[in-house]
Amino acid sequence: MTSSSTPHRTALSVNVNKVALLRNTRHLGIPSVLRAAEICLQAGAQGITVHPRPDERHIRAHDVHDLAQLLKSWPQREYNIEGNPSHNLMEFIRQVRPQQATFVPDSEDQFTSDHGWSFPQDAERLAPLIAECHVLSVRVSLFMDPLPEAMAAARAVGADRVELYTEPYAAAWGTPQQDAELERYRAAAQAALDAGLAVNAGHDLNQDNLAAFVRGVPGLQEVSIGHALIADALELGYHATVQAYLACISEGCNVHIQD
Ligand SMILES: CC(=O)[C@@H](O)[C@H](O)COP(=O)(O)O
Ligand SMILES: NCC(=O)COP(=O)(O)O
Repeated sequence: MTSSSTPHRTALSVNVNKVALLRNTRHLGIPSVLRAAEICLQAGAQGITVHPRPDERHIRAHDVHDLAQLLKSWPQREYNIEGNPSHNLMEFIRQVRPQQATFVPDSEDQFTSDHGWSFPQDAERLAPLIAECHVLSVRVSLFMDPLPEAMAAARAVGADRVELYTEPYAAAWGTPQQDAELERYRAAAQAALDAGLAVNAGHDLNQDNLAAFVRGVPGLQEVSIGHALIADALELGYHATVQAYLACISEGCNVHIQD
């Protein structure tokens, strides 16, 4: 098949939620969220992601501000703060002004993120919040299911990017549905690009399924990875683990250009 695409490097943003989750089980301050972020940045991660949920089960308000301070020493790296803009997210955005805000339609007590925004139902309340982020010079990414037909609406409310919710892809990995599921994400990403959106992705990505996703999804700007990466780091250490994930991205990005 003749294909050509300009190889570009998909950025890795490490989500440190699960470091905070472990830290919160004692009043000792270890493992340090800041130390985890610093080692991941030193290892080459292009950004740090947090999802400060209203119940503070893992990332707490002080973590958000402490990481903002740390990232001032890493001007080329990005800070991505996730959350529901109808809950506590916007106050963090106003105070911290990260490079990116990822809007996620989670309820306050949700076990984990498990779906994207719905259009047209969510459009009216998202548009002014996206506009406010833009006034604050904060890029907005909308957490979305891989639905090509939803991408134009995401762009119409002002989003800069979408983050494709990748749990269904991860769940299909290693099953007969693997290729068909990847095709769903390819089509959704292409529709997002056609609508003028950039494409992020995340949730349950890991060392097994990452390279194929990067290779198969066009124009992937960023993957945010936390749970599996931090689990791997318990065995390999943060530095080696980040480098292993960067290697998976490189493997996926080495697309072959055929004229
Ligand atoms: C939006 C998303 O898929 C994840 O970034 C989210 O942060 C996971 O939240 P938990 O770490 O609380 O499961
Ligand atoms: N947006 C996805 C993210 O930040 C991390 O998700 P996961 O790797 O913890 O599932």
